[in-house]
Amino acid sequence: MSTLSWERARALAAAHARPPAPADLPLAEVYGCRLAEPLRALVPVPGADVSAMDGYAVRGQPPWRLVGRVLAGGAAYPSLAGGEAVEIATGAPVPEGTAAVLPYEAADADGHWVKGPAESGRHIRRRGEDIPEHAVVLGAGTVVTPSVLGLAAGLGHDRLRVVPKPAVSVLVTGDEVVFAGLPGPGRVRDAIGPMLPGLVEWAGGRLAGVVRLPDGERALREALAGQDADVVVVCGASSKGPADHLRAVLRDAEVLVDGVAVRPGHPQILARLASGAMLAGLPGNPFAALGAALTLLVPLLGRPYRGETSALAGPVRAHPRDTRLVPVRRAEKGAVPVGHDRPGSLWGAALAEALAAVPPGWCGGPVELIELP
Ligand SMILES: Nc1nc2c(c(=O)[nH]1)N[C@H]1C(S)=C(S)[C@@H](COP(=O)(O)OP(=O)(O)OC[C@H]3O[C@@H](n4cnc5c(N)ncnc54)[C@H](O)[C@@H]3O)O[C@H]1N2
Ligand code: MOO
Repeated sequence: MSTLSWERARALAAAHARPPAPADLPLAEVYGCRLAEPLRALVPVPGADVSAMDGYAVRGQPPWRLVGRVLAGGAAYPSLAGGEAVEIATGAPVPEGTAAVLPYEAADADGHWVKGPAESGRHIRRRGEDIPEHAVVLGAGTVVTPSVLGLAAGLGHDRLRVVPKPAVSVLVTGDEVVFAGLPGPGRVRDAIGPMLPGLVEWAGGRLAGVVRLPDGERALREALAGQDADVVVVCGASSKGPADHLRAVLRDAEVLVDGVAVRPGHPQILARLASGAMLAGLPGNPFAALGAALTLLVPLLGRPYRGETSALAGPVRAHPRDTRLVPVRRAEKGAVPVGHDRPGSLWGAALAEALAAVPPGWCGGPVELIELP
């Protein structure tokens, strides 16, 4: 299979984004998902005629005789006769017959009698006045934001029918990779595993787990067979060295991308496994892994690209055949390269706001800026 252009590889990954089937999930698990059906009000808001102020519910003409007290969540006071008042808390149901609520600030009260200017209907929130029962409040496809979660809970929902985020499993390979502390001689600290959870969430996925693997075809094959995620990410093992076993393990898979004309990150792989799950193989060099993740994994998880373009303000060496991903910061005169962009180091990416995608042979003009998580 020949090396694909960076644009083609990215478009192919986007075309293989497969949102999981809709599911009913608890509110605590649906933040960031899309609603699979319209959201309806199971109850009206407010649920009854309630007081909008702390004060006195009154009926008839002042002075009113104080006959009781009603708190939100406490026992309701059944009904008021003309000339009566009850002390009432915000949110408590008003007794039947209440004409108005007189806030404490406007009331002249001595513990037995209440006087003050009560305007008919004032400070009473009527049942269903904010949201009528059965109202459709949001359409299918709405992204579940914190406000949507609060709204849904207020309307009586414990679960929502949503399009779940694709589950992503990460396999980090390499005998030389260590996962804590200082790497000793011949060792390297894992810099990709810690980068992926945030990137996966940002792209629209849900991290299902990170598995650490030694080099070896068998270990990789067994680990892959044990995954039931929608998307599996394999870090390292994507090149052609003696310890790079990913290709051998993908013999039964449909390999869609094997190598992309991009620097860094050219040894990247996209495949559909026999199980139907998608696999993204990222190179072991950390900045190359980030470039590959932005090319294949992010579109695969459904995050659309914004298509922002910018002039480049600073020296950039285009590659004759490959797209070059250059860490940049935005400035008035254009995107300024921040340097420190070797494939083995995330320094430049950590300083940057975006990656400029500099096309092969580029010799001026605006370039696309790829968002960084
Ligand atoms: N003969 C060829 N050799 C290489 C090619 C090539 O085209 N032909 N491409 C080079 C490029 S470019 C890259 S990038 C790497 C990709 O290699 P792999 O994906 O097989 O990864 P490894 O060989 O395991 O590791 C490469 C490099 O990255 C370090 N590494 C690995 N995992 C991690 C990790 N989780 N965190 C931090 N660093 C990691 C590893 O120690 C190596 O230094 O292949 C080139 N070779
Ligand atoms: O392109 Mo490799 O992907 O240089 O590090």
